[in-house]
Amino acid sequence: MAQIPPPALPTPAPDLPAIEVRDLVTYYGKRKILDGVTLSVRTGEVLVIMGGSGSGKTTLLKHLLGLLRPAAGQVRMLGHDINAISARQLNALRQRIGVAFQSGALFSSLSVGENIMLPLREHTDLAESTMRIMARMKLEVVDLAGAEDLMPAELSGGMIKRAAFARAIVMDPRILFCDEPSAGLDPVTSASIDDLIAHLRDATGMTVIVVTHELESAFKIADRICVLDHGRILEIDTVEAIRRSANPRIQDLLGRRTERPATDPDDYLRRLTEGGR
Ligand SMILES: Nc1ncnc2c1ncn2[C@@H]1O[C@H](COP(=O)(O)OP(=O)(O)OP(=O)(O)O)[C@@H](O)[C@H]1O
Repeated sequence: MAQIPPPALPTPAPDLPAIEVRDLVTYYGKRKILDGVTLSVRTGEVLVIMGGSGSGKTTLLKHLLGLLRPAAGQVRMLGHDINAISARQLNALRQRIGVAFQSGALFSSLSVGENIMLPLREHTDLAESTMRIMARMKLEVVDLAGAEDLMPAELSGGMIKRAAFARAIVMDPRILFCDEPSAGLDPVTSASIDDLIAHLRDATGMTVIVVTHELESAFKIADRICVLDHGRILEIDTVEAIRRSANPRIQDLLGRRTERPATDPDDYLRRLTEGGR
C-alpha cells in the first residue's frame, strides 16, 4: 500500500518539546497583543490555553501555526524555527500538524468522505482507493463509521465537529490544534468531544493544543493549562495546580460562570423546556 511521503524535514529527537515559544512579542498596529510569551509544549501532552476575551489566545494560536510573524521572539515547532525556515519547509512542517477549527469548516458541496480526503489530495499522490480507506479509518476513530457518503447538511453539530477532527488527523499529524472544540454544542455532545480529544491523544500519542473558554472541558482534558492575561502568561501548570492557584487573576477566571451549562442531561433538558437559564 502506498505511504504518505515523508516531509522534506529531518525528524527531531523524540524528547524535544513539540513546540517552544520564547519571548514572543506581537503587535496589531501600535498595540502590543502578546508581551513576551514563553512556553514549552511537551510531546504527547494536552495543553489547554485559557484566558479572558481579548487576552491573546487566538493570536498565540496563529503564531503557533505560523500564520503571523512575531515582532520579536521565536516559535520552534518539532525542532524548527518556523519563522526561519523556507516556505517549502514550512509547508512540509504544516503537513505534520492538524487543525480542527471552531466551526468545523466542512465544505458543504463535498461529501463527508471527500472533505476528509482533501488534505490527502493536496499533499499526497495516494491512489483513490487508498485515500478512501484512510478516510473510512479516520471516520471510525472519531465514531462516525459509515458517514462518508453523507453531506455536511445531513450532520448534527457534534457530527460536524467529529468529521472535522477526522479531517484534521487524516495525515496522522504529530500536533493537533483545536480552537474552541465544543463551542456551540449542547453539554452532552460537548462532553463527548472532550472524550474524543482524550481518546485521540491516548490512541496516537499526538500532542494536542486546545484553545477554550470552557473551564469544565479544560479541567477534564488538560494535562496542563496555560492561562493568558493581557498578552502574558499568568501561569502554566497542571490542572490541580491551576485550581489551587493563589493568583487573584486566575481565581477570577475560575470564579466566572462557564459558558457551558451543567452537564446533567436532565437538568439541561429541564432548563431548555422552561425556557430560562
Ligand atoms: N486582526 C486584528 N487587528 C487588530 N486587532 C486585533 C486583531 N485580531 C485581534 N485583535 C485584538 O487583539 C486582542 C487579542 O485578540 P485575540 O483574538 O488573540 O484574543 P482571544 O483571547 O482569542 O479573545 P476571544 O476569547 O474573545 O476570542 C484583542 O483585543 C483583539 O481585539
